[in-house]
Amino acid sequence: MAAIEGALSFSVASVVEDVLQQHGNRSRGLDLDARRAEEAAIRRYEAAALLRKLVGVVAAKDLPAEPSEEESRLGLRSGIILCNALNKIQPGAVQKVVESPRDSTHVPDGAALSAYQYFENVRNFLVAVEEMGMPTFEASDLEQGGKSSRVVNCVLALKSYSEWKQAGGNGVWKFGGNVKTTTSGKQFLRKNSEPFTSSLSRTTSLNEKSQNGACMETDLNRMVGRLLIQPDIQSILAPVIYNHVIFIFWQSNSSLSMLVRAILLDKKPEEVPNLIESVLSKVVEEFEHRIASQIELVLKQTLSTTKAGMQFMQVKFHEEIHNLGLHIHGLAHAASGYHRVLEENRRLYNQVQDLKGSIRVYCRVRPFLPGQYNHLSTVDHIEEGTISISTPAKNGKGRKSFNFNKVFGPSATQEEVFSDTQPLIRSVLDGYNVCIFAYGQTGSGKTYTMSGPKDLTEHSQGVNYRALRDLFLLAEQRKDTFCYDVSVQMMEIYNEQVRDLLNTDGLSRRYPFPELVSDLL
Ligand SMILES: Nc1ncnc2c1ncn2[C@@H]1O[C@H](COP(=O)(O)OP(=O)(O)OP(=O)(O)O)[C@@H](O)[C@H]1O
Repeated sequence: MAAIEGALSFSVASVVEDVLQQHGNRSRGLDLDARRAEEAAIRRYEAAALLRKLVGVVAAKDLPAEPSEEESRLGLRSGIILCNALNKIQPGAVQKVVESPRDSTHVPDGAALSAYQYFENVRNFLVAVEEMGMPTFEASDLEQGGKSSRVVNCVLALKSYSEWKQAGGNGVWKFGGNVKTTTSGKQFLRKNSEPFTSSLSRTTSLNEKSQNGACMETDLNRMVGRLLIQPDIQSILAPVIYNHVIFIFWQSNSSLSMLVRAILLDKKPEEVPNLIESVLSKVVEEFEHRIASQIELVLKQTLSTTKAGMQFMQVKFHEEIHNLGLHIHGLAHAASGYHRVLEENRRLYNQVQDLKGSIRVYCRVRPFLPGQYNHLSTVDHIEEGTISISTPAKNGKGRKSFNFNKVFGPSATQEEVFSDTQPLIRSVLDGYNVCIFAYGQTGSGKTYTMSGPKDLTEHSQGVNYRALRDLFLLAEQRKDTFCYDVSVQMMEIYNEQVRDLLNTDGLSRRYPFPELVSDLL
């Protein structure tokens, strides 16, 4: 919002004034410059005369009767003459005037007072004249390079006011030549603008009418009205002209008024419409140019703000990425620690398996089958790792004991038998080679132990099924860390014949393993 307001930081008045100034400079040249300098000098002398008259020649010793621009500036710079003159016209208008010390040595640049004191006087003077409705100027106009014409304008307005007061003060005084009469209806004419009025009187009826503000305004309206007949200009200028230009030309801006007069000075009446059309089109052009510049400025500001915002976000983004990197690094470190612990654990686990014995032999005693009623068994006694077998001997009954890693009796379940083999399945996935096989005479229960009975249930599944199930379960648990390939072969060696039990040609099959294995996979 502030940026948009900034885009319109110039006024229509300033644009018009600048264009008129340029126009004036272009169209007139040196003759006009000289004439204007002459007119400015006359006005300056007039202002000096008033001030000298009001404060007295002694007090106005710093201000010559016909001062140059520089002498005028130096004489008025301390604000003392201005304040005292104003107080003469309007007693008490400036409450306190900081006077120059009487014994101080005069310095050409009026430096007997401090810059601050000058400023106090000038500021108090400007506040007072503004309250009185006079045209004011900037304190800087009393510095080198300031607009001395504005100071002269102000003083001449004071003169006008003083004369109006001396004439009885009828109506309401208003700077610019207009007096709103309240009783007598007598119009107040601004005598101090004689240099202009005398110049203007040389030309046309327009100039005569210009003695009266209302007539001047009517003339301008008529001229503008003529311009507005043209559709292009109408659409562009109508709002500007009616809302601003008339107001600026006549009501408030005396410097504009002077510029207009200066430009119209040597023009014939028939030249005026073309001149105004040209000036107004320049105004529009200048206005558009300034708006474009301001918009460009706003865009540049917006761009730079956005750029700064983007840079800020980029820095923030980099910070967050950096923090995330640190976090991930920490996690990776923790994970590597975890993997080290896991590896150590695995190593120890397999070491335990080795210590238990890399070759383990278990013994399982099959129960009596249905139909074996005599229940005569050679097994005499079974302990944890020992089985005692009764053997016939010459001197009566004999006994032989055999040691194994573990002995399973007839009542041992499939689950109990597998529990001692189960840790080795984990070792397979840790990269160890493991071989489990069953050995025994026909009908002793090898197939039952390794696979299970014909009518297979989850409870009666043998070592093969349980081992494969564990293998896939562990592989699934480790899938985020390891990827395993599993392949199966199933061979039979019988009567010195080797047969592939997973061969699906149907001829060499002895057991229904292929289906069971494919189910598992
Ligand atoms: N622990 C057990 N509990 C119940 N029945 C069993 C057990 N062990 C074996 N059997 C049964 O004993 C019979 C013979 O077992 P199995 O076929 O497994 O012997 P095998 O050693 O494989 O014989 P072969 O070498 O001739 O193939 C089967 O009917 C089987 O169901």
